[in-house]
Amino acid sequence: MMAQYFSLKRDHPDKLLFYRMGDFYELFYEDAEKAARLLDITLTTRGATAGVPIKMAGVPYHAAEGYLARLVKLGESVAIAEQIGDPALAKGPVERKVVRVVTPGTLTDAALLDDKRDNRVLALNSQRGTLGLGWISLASGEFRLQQTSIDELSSELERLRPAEIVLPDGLDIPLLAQLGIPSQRLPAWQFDTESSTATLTRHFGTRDLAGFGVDGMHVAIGCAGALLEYVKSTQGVQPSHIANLAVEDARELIRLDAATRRNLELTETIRGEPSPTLLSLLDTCATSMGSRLLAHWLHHPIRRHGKLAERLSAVRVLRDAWQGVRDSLAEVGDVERITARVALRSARPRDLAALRDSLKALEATRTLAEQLDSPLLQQLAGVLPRESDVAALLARAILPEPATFLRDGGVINHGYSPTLDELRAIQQNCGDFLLQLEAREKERTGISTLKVEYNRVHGFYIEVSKAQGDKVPDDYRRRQTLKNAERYITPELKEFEDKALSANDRALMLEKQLYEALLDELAAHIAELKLIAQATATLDVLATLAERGDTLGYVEPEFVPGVELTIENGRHPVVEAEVDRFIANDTRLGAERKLLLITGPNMGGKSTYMRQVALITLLAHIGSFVPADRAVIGEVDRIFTRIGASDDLAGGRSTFMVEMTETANILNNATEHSLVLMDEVGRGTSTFDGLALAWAIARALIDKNRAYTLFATHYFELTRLADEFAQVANVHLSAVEHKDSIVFLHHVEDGPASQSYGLAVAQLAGVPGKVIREARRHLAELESQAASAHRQPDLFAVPVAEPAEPAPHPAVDRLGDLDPDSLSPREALALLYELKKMTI
Ligand SMILES: Nc1ncnc2c1ncn2[C@@H]1O[C@H](COP(=O)(O)OP(=O)(O)OP(=O)(O)O)[C@@H](O)[C@H]1O
Repeated sequence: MMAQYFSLKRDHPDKLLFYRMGDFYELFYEDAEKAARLLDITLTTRGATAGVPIKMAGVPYHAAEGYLARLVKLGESVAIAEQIGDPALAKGPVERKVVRVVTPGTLTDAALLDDKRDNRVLALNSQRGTLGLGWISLASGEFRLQQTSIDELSSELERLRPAEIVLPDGLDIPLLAQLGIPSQRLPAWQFDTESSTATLTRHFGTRDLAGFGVDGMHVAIGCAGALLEYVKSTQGVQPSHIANLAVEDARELIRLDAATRRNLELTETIRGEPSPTLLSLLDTCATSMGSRLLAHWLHHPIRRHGKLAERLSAVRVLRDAWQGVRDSLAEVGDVERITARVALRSARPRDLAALRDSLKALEATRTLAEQLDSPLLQQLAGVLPRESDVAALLARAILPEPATFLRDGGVINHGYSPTLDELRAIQQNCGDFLLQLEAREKERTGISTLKVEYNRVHGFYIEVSKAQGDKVPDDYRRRQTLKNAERYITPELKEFEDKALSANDRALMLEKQLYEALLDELAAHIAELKLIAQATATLDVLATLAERGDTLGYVEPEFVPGVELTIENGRHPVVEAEVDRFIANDTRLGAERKLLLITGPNMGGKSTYMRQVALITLLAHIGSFVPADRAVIGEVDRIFTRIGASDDLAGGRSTFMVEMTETANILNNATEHSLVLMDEVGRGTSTFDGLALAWAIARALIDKNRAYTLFATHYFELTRLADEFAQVANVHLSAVEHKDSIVFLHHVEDGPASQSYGLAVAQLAGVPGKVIREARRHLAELESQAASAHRQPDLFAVPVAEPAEPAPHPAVDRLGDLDPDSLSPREALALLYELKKMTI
């Protein structure tokens, strides 16, 4: 047996091997130690090899799902080896085979998946600065690829949030190690474009990939092929529901970089919690398919106004009809994931019952949606089932409430198979027969307490109490002795038992066959079921947006061509839900007014104001109504944020370094259609450095990028930019100082803030009075010195000229100082590293 174990383990060295033995999955050696540690199960030993006891740990097979879920959550992959031979016929150990590999990214079992989140496995590769990506969501059948620049990696990971990453041996991407996403290395040749093309064409049954629009995407095709092979190798069956490969067209979407996705707290707070976020506020979806699609939409705002108009008109119509639509959707299960399990032949009886009930419920949804006057809703209604053949088939085939597991029987409906009905009738008649037998035997023996019963271990028996033992007739054979009773069998009962048990076994076997045949029949409907699932999810999200818009008092945004962003009485959707009274604020940006310099006290609401503008813009671009009285929005291509600095300690970057990296990204990529939020750039370094940088960055945004910019700052000197540039406007968050305290009004007003309230805010925060008094004294001194000296270093007093000659790079200085002859080889190598570092 151990030889068999080793041969299976050899093919899965980096996975835990669940080795089926009777009612348990056993793990051996290091696997056993690891599982014992991770799952807190007992580590024992069994037998020995070469005199050393074999470490072993096991989990009962009926509870395996829970253990698998925990292991996968911890990033482990598990290979499951089942007994496939018949133990009665086997000479040596019964034959076993790895039937499935469970990995974090290829889960499909309902029990192991988060029903509100897509579970994706992502393959990536990088060649000469080109990033290839391919991803599959096995639980839905989505299969996409994309090719872009390696600089987009962190944004793409933040957007796709894969549960597992597959990449070629030898590719070194430090970011992945920091993120801690479980990853799987495959031989690099699997990412080869040619062999991948062959894999893909074989799977899709096409001659080439021409129909998929993937021309020239060599790196991404390599990823897609490698990924498909990997996914297949984990499943043990053909994932026939992966029926299409689509290129994600980034030009259709508003691009959000990784920092923006995090800063705007779309689906996760900055601390990594699920609430309060934009998703947690909006997600009142009736189905988990809807919840997942809504999360997807929030990360994929679309640019095309035409498509947005379709969604918005559907939401508008649904404002009066969401209740009915959502009530009907409440009856609908996770059709998308059930369909995937049908395709992978792992659908459970209750999955099929849920599919049947869902399709039935969707007939009512269709009727409702058909009556709604919106082209998009009409189109969705057209996809929903009218009189579903699949529902009818399932209604005939599956019992109204089937058993959880097929192995227990009680799954196939009455009337579906005459043979099954007959076998069941035999079992049914058992009850009558046993009652008759009991009555007859009582009379024959005169034992009034005699009972005829059944248990799984001993089968049928007649139980007689010890006290009555002397009345037992000769033809009774003892089966089992208990403390106060004896159990017997008679020839008649034995004959009956054989018949009943064989009927039961045959019925179970037949149910299994019928179930498999039913899955075959359903396989023909997978494409149709996937479309139904998508339409249901879309309808659910649209109805949810209508409900949210209605409940939360949102208004329909208007889209216009060109450059404009006008918001009247805008609100921050999430903060609004958290505070007692939210102060709404206006925003006006356009070709003539492109940068708002926002000043005001700490805690005054600057960050909230900036984020609300971004969130309103984003909501409008998913087709949602927005928290404002009016919103007119022009063309937007990207949203950038540089908000709140966080140390990227794991990445070895200081707060200031993170800040400048993000700023560089903005300056290099923002266009006149980009929305840029800049919160206190420059505060991470010395005052003058910071001020100088902030000033130069603001100028570049106005002059070069010409992006829609909200620029919050504490540097009052910057407010003078408005004198220099007509496109700059000053606004401030108002506050009033009352005695020694400060009251924030959170209201945005024109003009710069009249003063800084730093000391008042510090006092509010509980900084000791003595410190505040000292700070006040020192401030007064500084101010009077500045006033008398008349020589306050003023960045704007002198026209800033380009430096005549760029200062030499520090690496050049370092080289100049160096005497090569005095260096040891080791020092020379260290210096080389140092120089390299200086150039990064
Ligand atoms: N418009 C508003 N209406 C009501 N409350 C608000 C509003 N804006 C902000 N607040 C409240 O004020 C708090 C502070 O806001 P915010 O973080 O935006 O201030 P800030 O000016 O960016 O501060 P800092 O400069 O310290 O980062 C928020 O958590 C919120 O509770």
